[in-house]
Amino acid sequence: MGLLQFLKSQFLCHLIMCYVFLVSGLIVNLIQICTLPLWLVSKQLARKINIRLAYCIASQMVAALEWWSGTECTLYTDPKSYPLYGKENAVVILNHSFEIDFLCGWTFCERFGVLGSSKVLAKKELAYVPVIGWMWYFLEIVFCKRKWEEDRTTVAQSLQKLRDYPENYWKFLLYCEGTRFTPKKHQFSMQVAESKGLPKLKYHLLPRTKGFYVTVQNLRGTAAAIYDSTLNFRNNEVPTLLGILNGKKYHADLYVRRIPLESVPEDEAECAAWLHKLYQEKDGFQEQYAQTGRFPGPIVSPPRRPWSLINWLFWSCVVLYPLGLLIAQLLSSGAVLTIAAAVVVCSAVSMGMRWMIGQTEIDKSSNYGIKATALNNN
Ligand SMILES: CC/C=C\C/C=C\C/C=C\C/C=C\C/C=C\C/C=C\CCC(=O)SCCNC(=O)CCNC(=O)[C@H](O)C(C)(C)COP(=O)(O)OP(=O)(O)OC[C@H]1O[C@@H](n2cnc3c(N)ncnc32)[C@H](O)[C@@H]1OP(=O)(O)O
Ligand SMILES: CCCCCCCCCCCCCCCC(=O)OC[C@@H](O)COP(=O)(O)O
Repeated sequence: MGLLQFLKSQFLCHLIMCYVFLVSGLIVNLIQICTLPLWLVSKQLARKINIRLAYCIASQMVAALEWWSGTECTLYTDPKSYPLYGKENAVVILNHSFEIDFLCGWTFCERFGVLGSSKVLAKKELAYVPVIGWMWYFLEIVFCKRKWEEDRTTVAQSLQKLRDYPENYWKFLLYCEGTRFTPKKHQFSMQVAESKGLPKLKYHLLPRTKGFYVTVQNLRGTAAAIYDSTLNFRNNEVPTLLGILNGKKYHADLYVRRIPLESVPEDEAECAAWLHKLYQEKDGFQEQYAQTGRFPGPIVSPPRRPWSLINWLFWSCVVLYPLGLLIAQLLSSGAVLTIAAAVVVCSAVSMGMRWMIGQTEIDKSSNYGIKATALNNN
């Protein structure tokens, strides 16, 4: 292990990175709150400012992936579609099997210049995660409770609001599986597939079709295309956010197919059947990846950009300088009680950050997709 790799694996480095993320994130959240009155005067200006503020937070995690861990991201796609990425609004459909799949999604958004404005249909619980969840509130992220009776109106209303979103084309990410892949959830969801007479999937959970239908219906005329995206990692790696913090390098492969939105049927049942067929195709792509180690189509990889790193260095300077002064003052004062209080604050911060990282861990995944089916079966 080289010196750099050794340093990257040290807890102190992780503590510093988490401190920078947390403190700069809270500063950004505070500035976001200050933009509230602006929404009354100029909604579009408030949105533009919030896009850039969100970039300050999200790009730190992207920098950790691209620059700290050196993870490589390869894109397989049709070269004719490639020039359109980042230049049109699109609904992205992604498999939900990896703890850092959202981060790889963010990385591609960063490379196409739409990170700050990227959107997602997220479970409501994530709205309460400090920094990220609070930032999402100002980005008009669409939240769902995964209870259709409650979501049917709120999701549609939130999507309608996105129709006049200004510049900086957005990508709206939809994990149609609704939850992360686990063998148990897969088993349950395949029982549902069987009961509906649908072919079984090997690498995906059965997609939930209602959110997809409502998204397509509400974004017709605003989003130009569906980006059907299938993600996997080389050498059967199981990537984690802690691995990224430890400086572990992964290699992500993403296969993107651009499908014009008009080709999605308008009728609800046909739209659901279309999505099921799409997932059967995605399953085929994963099978090909398992067999050959690659997705179909040529590789057209966008390079990483320096902005995420520059942003990270900027915020590090902003928040580490006062911390350095404070620590120096504390040590020189020699006040045992104050030093003890600082140690307690540090421990609380690291526990808080560990909880946030825990949100990405599949081991701590919700029961969604197990409970509902179990109840249906009773
Ligand atoms: C060029 C660039 C390309 C690519 C870049 C890639 C990506 C980047 C883009 C953007 C990045 C932006 C942000 C990313 C950052 C962070 C994101 C991180 C995480 C957030 C993600 C989440 O939170 S995922 C969880 C929330 N999202 C969803 O759930 C979406 C999918 N769900 C739905 O659509 C649902 O329909 C619903 C939520 C709207 C409602 O759910 P509900 O459960 O109430 O109803 P359903 O109708 O879905 O369910 C009932 C029907 O389902 C059947 N059933 C029952 N059990 C199961 C089961 N186990 N599996 C499958 N189906 C089941 C049941 O029988 C019912 O069937 P019906 O026939 O009656 O419909
Ligand atoms: C510089 C880096 C510093 C590290 C900072 C760590 C901050 C952690 C931010 C937490 C972001 C949370 C995003 C989690 C996304 C996610 O993957 O959610 C899961 C849901 O889809 C499905 O949930 P489930 O039903 O439980 O599978």
